[in-house]
Amino acid sequence: MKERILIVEDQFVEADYLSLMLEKKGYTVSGIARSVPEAKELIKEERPGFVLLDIFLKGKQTGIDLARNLAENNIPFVYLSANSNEEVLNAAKETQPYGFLVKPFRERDLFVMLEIARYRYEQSLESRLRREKDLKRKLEVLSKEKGGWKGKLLNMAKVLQVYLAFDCLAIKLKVFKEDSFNGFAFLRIGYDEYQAIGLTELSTISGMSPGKLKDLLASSSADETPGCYTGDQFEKLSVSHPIKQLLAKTFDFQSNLVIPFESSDGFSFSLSFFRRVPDGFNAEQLDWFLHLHEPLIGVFNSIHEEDRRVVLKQNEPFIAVNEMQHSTDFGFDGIIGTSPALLSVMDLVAQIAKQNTSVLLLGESGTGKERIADCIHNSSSRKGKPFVKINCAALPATLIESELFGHEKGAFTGAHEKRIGKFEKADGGTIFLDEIGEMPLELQVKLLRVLQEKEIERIGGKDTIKVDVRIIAATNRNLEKEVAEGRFRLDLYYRLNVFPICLPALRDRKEDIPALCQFFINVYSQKAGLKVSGISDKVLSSMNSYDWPGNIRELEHLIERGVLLAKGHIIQDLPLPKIDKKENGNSDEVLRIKTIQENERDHILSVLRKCNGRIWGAGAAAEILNIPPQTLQSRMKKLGIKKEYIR
Ligand SMILES: Nc1ncnc2c1ncn2[C@@H]1O[C@H](COP(=O)(O)OP(=O)(O)OP(=O)(O)O)[C@@H](O)[C@H]1O
Repeated sequence: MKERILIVEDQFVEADYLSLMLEKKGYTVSGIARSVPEAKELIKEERPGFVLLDIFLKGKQTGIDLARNLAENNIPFVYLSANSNEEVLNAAKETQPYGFLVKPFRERDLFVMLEIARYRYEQSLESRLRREKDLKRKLEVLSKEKGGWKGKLLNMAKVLQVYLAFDCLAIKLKVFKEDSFNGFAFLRIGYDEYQAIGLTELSTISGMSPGKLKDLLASSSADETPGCYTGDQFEKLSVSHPIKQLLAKTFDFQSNLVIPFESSDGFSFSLSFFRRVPDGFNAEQLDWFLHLHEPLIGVFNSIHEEDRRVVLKQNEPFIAVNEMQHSTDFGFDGIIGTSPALLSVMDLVAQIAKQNTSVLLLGESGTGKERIADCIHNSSSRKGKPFVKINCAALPATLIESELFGHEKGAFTGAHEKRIGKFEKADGGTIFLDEIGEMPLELQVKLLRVLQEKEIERIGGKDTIKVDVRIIAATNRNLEKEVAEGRFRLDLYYRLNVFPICLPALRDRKEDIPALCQFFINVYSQKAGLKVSGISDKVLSSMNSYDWPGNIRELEHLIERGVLLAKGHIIQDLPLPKIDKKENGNSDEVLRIKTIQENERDHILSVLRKCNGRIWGAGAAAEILNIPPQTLQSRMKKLGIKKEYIR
């Protein structure tokens, strides 16, 4: 059955035309509203299944204001808007619409968009229910587990992390009504690692004496009502809550989600989640957590009363970091870093890996998209089945179709044999479509069909072939811009964008640079049989002020070179590519990075210098570069490297 649709549009002609189009296709139009108050009235009278929402309306309030209300009421909506300025479009995007139609649009665009919006809505509902059931089950298992309260609460934090990303979970407890609350926190320090923050730790980290901290705790009101505090609201809350203010200042927290619980015997506790971003939580998450009342109380009730009393007596740190378990069933091997930006990515991967949903990986070149695609496949039930990668940018447009879907013998000139395409090869497993933004428009339609109908057709073939393939796509392009400029199909974009994961640029997670350096030093020094084991502080600090346009790949190559050229155990010198800061018309900084050839020339020259110009033999340049000596000689000729430059 088709949904009842509410049209919120202030232009009479457009609204009537829309209504006609929808009814012709069998939809029921539940009403037309010209302003936000009118829309709210109509929604109250009869809840629509979908809302088509213009941004600029009659009156002061805009469609974006109404969207927030719709999201809270879980009513899906699609924006209809003429091109607006970027600020408005960004604000609209933040309300997480199920679709966006740019006016003027064709009838066909409207219905495709409605289909996609419905699909996305169903997916999100289904996944919400599935996730809720999943979490309830895990919490129930946890409450039945034997063992002390330490492990139990830590495991609870780990279980919750997958469903609600947080940087810190503060837990407050009291056994009887007349007791005062006692609290501690789990601070996240790695994907699966937490540091327990008790009174002593907080005192050490914040520099405040334990006595003063106790006073602060006593003067802070208990979290008695559930709430979601973001941005300014969090700042206001902190003012009346000195202990939160201290936590915020010490750990840079900027948002807070609070859920208090009380069990019938007077035992009460509250969970207070913190994040380092101002918009870390939303009302939907709060609502979701309130559904988990029972199983969460179950976990706390399963802590023995004796144990509860022990908990409350603690003033000392009661969980030593080295007691923590580091178990994870996720294949994050070789993914280095513990920055909050990377941990958020890992959380999303952990959430989605086990589902069959398509994933869209976004991020600059070299940020690790392919690595993350590997992790998703290896942590899914498709592990052990084929994982087929295809780079859409590396193939000529004429070949991609046959690469993806295969061809029959004689399908075109040169098709001497039947060929199985990548989709068929990936049956039962995962296909990774790298650089999806480069896919030619005409092929995008075919890809959409595979996604919708889960079947392919070989070129020149008559039959359709069913395939069961999970799709992971990646791009370093701004797909929305590609859509706006007509190079990428809107319907395919919405179909792929069901679960986007955005990989942070290295410049936005510089705290991971030391660990990444160490990791690559170990890899390359082992590979080259060298004893390089570290990097000097001076080099690290110059790396910190560099912008890393090539991200982790660039860092990896630099370290490889640094290891080969190191004069001792420590890399003391690592010239970073020169970046000329020039003024352009907009006074933006323009980066000039060395070309690949310039880098290659530098690299070969420095290896040759290290070997005193020796090309042949053990420990000579060709061996270090891992290429045949003849190839090295021809590269030197091509790059204009002469013997006299070497010494
Ligand atoms: N977190 C990480 N820890 C360690 N190595 C990483 C990490 N992320 C990426 N790498 C390494 O950095 C290099 C680049 O990663 P990858 O090829 O996955 O990037 P990409 O985003 O897919 O790049 P492109 O868009 O150019 O295809 C690879 O050698 C990869 O192994």
